[in-house]
Amino acid sequence: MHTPLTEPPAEAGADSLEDQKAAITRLGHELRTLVETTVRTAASPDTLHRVADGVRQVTAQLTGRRRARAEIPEVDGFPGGPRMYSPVVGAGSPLAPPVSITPTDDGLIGHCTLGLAHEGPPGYGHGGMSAMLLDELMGQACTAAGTPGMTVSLQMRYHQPIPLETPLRILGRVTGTDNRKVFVTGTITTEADPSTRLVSADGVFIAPDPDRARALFPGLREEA
Ligand SMILES: CCCCCCCCCCCC(=O)SCCNC(=O)CCNC(=O)[C@H](O)C(C)(C)COP(=O)(O)OP(=O)(O)OC[C@H]1O[C@@H](n2cnc3c(N)ncnc32)[C@H](O)[C@@H]1OP(=O)(O)O
Repeated sequence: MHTPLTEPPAEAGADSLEDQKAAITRLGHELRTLVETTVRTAASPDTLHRVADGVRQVTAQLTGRRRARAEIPEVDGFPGGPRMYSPVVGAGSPLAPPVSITPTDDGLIGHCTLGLAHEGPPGYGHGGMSAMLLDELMGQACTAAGTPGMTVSLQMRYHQPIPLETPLRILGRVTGTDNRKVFVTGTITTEADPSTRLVSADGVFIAPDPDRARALFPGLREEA
């Protein structure tokens, strides 16, 4: 890509952060493949034991410093930046579908496909997964609207089961605010039929006051 001469020099460490994100993303992808393969396999007990031994050896290779409980990873921005290990959007999380998010005129739209690892009823998504997808999209819609908040209420409505292995569309939209309260709606549909709601939700999110936010999130950077 052409780099204009006027572009400021990259910040120190930016390249290594990008390398770190790329490696995290790659490992996340491989782990998700392992998780999905694990829940689908009909391998024999001998094979499962052998694989379990191998996985234990692989896990032991992740040595060195471990992230503390409330530490915000260097590769993340919070609130409003990337969350590499989020169980919903994190490219590095084996738990995440992961959801990719783009802004719309009045909210956010998320895209993902659930696998058998996210199954509830046979062939369909777990209801808790739907709540997690909507909670995240609706929470991020608050942040995108300039009022980051935490969920205090999430009213779910399950209209039809969510098919697995089918591209999904998740919408999150702020409908109003009242002081620190933010009112948000969300829906899940398939990409193929965005007019048929499979799951919908209404939520209330609350922006903690700054002192409370600092107490809850000691790793929060001052500029955030
Ligand atoms: C830095 C940003 C990070 C943003 C972080 C973004 C991450 C997104 C992640 C996805 C979303 C999540 O999973 S979030 C994780 C799940 N949620 C949580 O763990 C939240 C747990 N709840 C809490 O910690 C607390 O409730 C807080 C901090 C959110 C708010 O406490 P508070 O600041 O003391 O607020 P409080 O005075 O009680 O209430 C403020 C107003 O809201 C009203 N209110 C309280 N509860 C409700 C309710 N269920 N439904 C309606 N209204 C309610 C009160 O009546 C009051 O109205 P009035 O008297 O003013 O009229």
